Amino acid sequence: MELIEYPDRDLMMIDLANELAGELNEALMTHDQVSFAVPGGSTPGPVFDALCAADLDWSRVTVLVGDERRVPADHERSNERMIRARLLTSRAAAANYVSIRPDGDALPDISAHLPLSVLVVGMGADMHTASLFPGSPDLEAALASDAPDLMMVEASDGLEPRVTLSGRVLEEAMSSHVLIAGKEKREALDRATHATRMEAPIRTVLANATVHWAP
Ligand SMILES: O=C1O[C@H](COP(=O)(O)O)[C@@H](O)[C@H](O)[C@H]1O
Repeated sequence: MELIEYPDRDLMMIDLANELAGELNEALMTHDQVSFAVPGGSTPGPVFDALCAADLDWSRVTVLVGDERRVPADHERSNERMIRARLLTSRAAAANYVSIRPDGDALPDISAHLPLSVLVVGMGADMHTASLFPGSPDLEAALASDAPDLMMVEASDGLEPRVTLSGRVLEEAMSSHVLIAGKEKREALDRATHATRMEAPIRTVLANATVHWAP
C-alpha cells in the first residue's frame, strides 16, 4: 500500500483527477477499450468535476460504478445518479456507461470489461468498501475466490440492499486507488491494516492500492 497524505481536500481532488486522467490515457495507448470503475457516496464528486473535462478519448472508456444502492435510478442516494451528473458530463459524456443495476433478479454481464483497467473505491468509517460490509451475511460469499463478478448483497442494518463488484473483481484491477477524507477514516484505515478482510473488507484492495487521504 502507498499512502499519500494531502494538506487539504481541494488539492487531493485535483491531484487525483490528474493522476486518473494520466492512467486512463496510458491505458488507451495500449488497449482499444479501457474500463474505469468508480465509487459512489459523498466523497468523490469533486474528483469527477475535474476529471470530466480531461482531454482523452472518452469514447473508448467504459465507466462502471463499483457498487449501487438498490433504490430507483433517480433517487438521491443512487450512486449512478451522482456519477451521471458529476462524471458523465463535459468531455466524459462520450464515455460508455455500463449500469450494474439489476433487471428483476438478473444482474448484467460485465465480464467483457474485466479485469478493470483503473479502479477507484471509497471506504466507510466501518471499513467497508464498494458494498462489501463487515457483518453482512453475504460478505464471505462476496470475498470468495470463486465469487461472481457482481452480487446482490445486504449492507449494514438500516441501509438499503446493494449490488456490488465482488472482492475478486476489485482485487484483480490493474490499478487501484482508495479515496478517503477526514480523521475518522484515517483512523479506520489504521485499524484496517491490523484486521482481517472479514473485519475490514477494504483490505481486499489495500495491498496493491494507492490510498489518497486529506483531513
Ligand atoms: O455506501 C457507500 O459508501 C462508500 C463510502 O461513501 P462516503 O459517502 O463515505 O464517501 C462508497 O465508496 C460507496 O460507493 C457507497 O455506496
